[in-house]
Amino acid sequence: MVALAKKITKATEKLEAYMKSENLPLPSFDADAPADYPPLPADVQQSRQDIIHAAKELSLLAHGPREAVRWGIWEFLDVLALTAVNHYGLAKLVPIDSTITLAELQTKTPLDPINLARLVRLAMTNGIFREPSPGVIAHTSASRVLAEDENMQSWIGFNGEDIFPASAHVLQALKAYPEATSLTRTGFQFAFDTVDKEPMFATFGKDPDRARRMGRAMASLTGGEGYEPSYFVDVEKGGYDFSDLDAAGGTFVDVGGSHGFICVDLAARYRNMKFVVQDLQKTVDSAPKPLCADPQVAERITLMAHDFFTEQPIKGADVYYFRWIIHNYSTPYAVRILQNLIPALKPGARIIINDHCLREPGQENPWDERVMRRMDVVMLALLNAQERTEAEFRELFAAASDGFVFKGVTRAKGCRMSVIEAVWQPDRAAGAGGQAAGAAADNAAATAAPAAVTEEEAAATAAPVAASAEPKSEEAK
Ligand SMILES: C[S@@+](CC[C@H](N)C(=O)[O-])C[C@H]1O[C@@H](n2cnc3c(N)ncnc32)[C@H](O)[C@@H]1O
Repeated sequence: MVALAKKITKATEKLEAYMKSENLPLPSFDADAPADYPPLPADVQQSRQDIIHAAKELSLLAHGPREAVRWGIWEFLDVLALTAVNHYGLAKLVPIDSTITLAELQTKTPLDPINLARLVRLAMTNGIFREPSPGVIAHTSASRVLAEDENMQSWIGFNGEDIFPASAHVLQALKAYPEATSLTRTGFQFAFDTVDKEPMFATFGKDPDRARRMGRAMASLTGGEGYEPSYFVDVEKGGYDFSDLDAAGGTFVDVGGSHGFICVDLAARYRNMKFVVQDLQKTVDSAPKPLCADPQVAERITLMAHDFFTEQPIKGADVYYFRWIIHNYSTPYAVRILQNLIPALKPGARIIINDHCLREPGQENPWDERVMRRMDVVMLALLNAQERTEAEFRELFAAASDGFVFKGVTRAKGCRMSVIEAVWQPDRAAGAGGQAAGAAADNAAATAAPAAVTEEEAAATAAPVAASAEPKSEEAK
């Protein structure tokens, strides 16, 4: 424990020394403290990570195993309190620079005094609000974020009111359908009484407020540390180098690309390449026109409606790119998406997946490991989908067709997302010589048969997703 405490001291001294040397405000619970760290040099960022991890370990040791487990399970009550604070908009009702009594706050909400007080006071144990004198509430730096950051409000709402109930029903779903591949038999459907009726996206498609909340929540997530598009676009940050394709005036297809913000960034950097952004009709219809102000960029990007559960219509492109797509699907669906490319692929075409790629346990820095493992379980709760390891991506491509030659996984430093790449070599596909698609279909029949994707399911998955994607795209503007 002392070793951990020393590690924390050393790392904290380094972090503070850096902040002071740069004249940056020090972290604090005060309402006017900064909500975020600025980008830090790698070694200082490492110190910050060390503090987080060592402090957690020290806390667990100080609790002792039995007490840590006993009370660890109660974290869902913290989620409940935060969800309630967010749901009733309490943070927006507390003045930023002064205080409010609980009695007055109560007059502004439908909550009765007892429930208001107990939920707020539980939230306080996690640094959300403070009570400078009995019955008087003031902001902390965290509650101020809840008051001012709309995407964060959506993030809390989506997590607390959609993912939390879905998670609570995962065991029920697993007991009933242990294979856990169907989009209509997840914890989400058990929570919201839609088992075998519709996938989550269809439910959201019927409820624009809920869809918008999810879209904004995604914007909050992907606007956070480690997910910036620049990690893919900027070669200087370890991004993918498309210089060869640019020189040849190649074509890049962003499948499920929303409103094309990745292509806009790429087209600004590469001035010869052409881009096609594919998404569902509804998303295409809601895209800004033109996609961006620079005509040289906008005129090289075509937005088109395409359902990736049908055959790829852009033949002979150089790259087919999937960002935050494949992790939304269990293997039978993901195999189907890859196979739908095959009739369009020319030899040497690259398939690039931009998703999390799980490393062996303990290989990740502990913060990222926790985020990714949690995300993996979120995918289970909502979609029976999953984050994948390198081996699982390799198997996914192999299940789709032998013609996909797996190239490996790369990841820019500081980024949580990986670039997973395969190249199409039709001569490697079983029954090559114009038979690639057929061979792939046979291959898939063998691998995906146990949990085949029905047309009905695929259709139900597809159409309404656009609604949920729109707000995300709006944020991306
Ligand atoms: C999680 S978002 C990812 C968007 C974008 N690639 C990104 O990186 O932010 C999933 C996207 O897939 C689109 N989508 C869902 N089902 C689809 C389908 N069957 N065909 C085409 N696009 C689909 C959604 O509309 C949405 O834009």
